[in-house]
Amino acid sequence: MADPRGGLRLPGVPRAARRSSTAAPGLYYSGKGGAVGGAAGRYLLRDGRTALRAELGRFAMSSAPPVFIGSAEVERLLPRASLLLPGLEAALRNFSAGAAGGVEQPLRAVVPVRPHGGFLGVMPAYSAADDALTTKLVTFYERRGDSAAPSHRATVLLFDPRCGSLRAVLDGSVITAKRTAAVSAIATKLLMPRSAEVLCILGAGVQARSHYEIFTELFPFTEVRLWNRSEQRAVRLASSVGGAVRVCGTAREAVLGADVIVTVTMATTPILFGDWVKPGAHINAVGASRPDWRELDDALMKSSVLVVDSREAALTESGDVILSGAEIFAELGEVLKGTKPALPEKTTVFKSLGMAVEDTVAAKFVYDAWSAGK
Ligand SMILES: NC(=O)C1=CN([C@@H]2O[C@H](COP(=O)(O)OP(=O)(O)OC[C@H]3O[C@@H](n4cnc5c(N)ncnc54)[C@H](O)[C@@H]3O)[C@@H](O)[C@H]2O)C=CC1
Ligand SMILES: O=C([O-])C1=[NH+]CCC1
Repeated sequence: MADPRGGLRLPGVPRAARRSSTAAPGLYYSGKGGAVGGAAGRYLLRDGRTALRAELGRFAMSSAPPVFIGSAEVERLLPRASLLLPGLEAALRNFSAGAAGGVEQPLRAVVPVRPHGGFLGVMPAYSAADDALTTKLVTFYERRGDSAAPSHRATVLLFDPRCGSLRAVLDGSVITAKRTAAVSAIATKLLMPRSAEVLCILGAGVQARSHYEIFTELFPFTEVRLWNRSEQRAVRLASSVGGAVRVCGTAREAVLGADVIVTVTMATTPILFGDWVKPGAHINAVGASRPDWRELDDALMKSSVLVVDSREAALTESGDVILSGAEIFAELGEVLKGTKPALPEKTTVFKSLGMAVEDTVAAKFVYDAWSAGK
């Protein structure tokens, strides 16, 4: 039910109870703070906080309805991707630590929707360090009936890890955009050349924007170049970001001499070639998440130090890795832990496929901020 204050009106918990992760029946709250009162308020006065907590705790473990946190609210609670950096760094380390790291994350299941050129990905994860349990459902479509429609749509379900009840349904598109860019920024911090001045982004969609935002927030690039298959879209993005961006007519022009390159396209054949890349540059290869899709050519894959988010995923899902036969040097978590060196003086490729635990960290961040009434 729509709430005039902008959230969803659901039978659930008072604000005070939400702060302590508990809930009471028969009350209403808005998507953003909002109403407190009704029976629980009276109950609190009559029987005190301890009794309320015990009662609400029992209810929360059983039947409290989930809260819905939409994209505008996620954006408000997670205004900058950089807020995720500490949580994501820890999660990447824990993932690469194996069983000791406490991350349970099976390979994502991807269901092709062949007649429509689409895919549905199911991405569950539990992080013991965060005590958070989520699954993301993400669709991505090569062909779009309506070309203005987003190619990716996602929803994250967040569960109470103590009993498995569903606590929240969150918009996953903003989460996906921000956590992906934040992970690329982590890789870049470790792998880029010592003095990196020129940033090049190939692609001009959702990920291009989120990467532009965090990269220009964190790193002192003196020049940002942008190329997109359709130049019009690149011009639109460049004029909307509020900083100086040079739109290039060809990918080659954008890449020549760049220190850091981000590939964020829906390409299925290479758009970035080893011949063009400055020795020592760092590349974040974010697109091409199917075993027969490419963004980078064989020459670049084979001549670079290859770091991946997950070895298992890279060897199953990444056309750039599988079809080039390039050897994987490390997982990003291993570089973060220091069990593998970063080698910033070499040409490096970070092949990102996206991991469920990244969504877990981001969804918990958003849910905790919401619960705290921020
Ligand atoms: N590694 C990760 O964690 C994640 C990776 N992705 C991937 O990142 C890429 C970008 O995603 P979004 O920005 O959300 O998509 P988007 O649809 O918003 O933007 C895609 C861009 O690629 C361009 N493009 C489309 N087809 C192309 C082609 N054949 N050759 C060259 N350019 C082409 C479009 O003009 C557009 O500018 C996709 O491949 C997506 O699957 C997305 C989310 C997470
Ligand atoms: O991690 C993710 O959400 C995705 N990776 C590729 C498509 C969506």
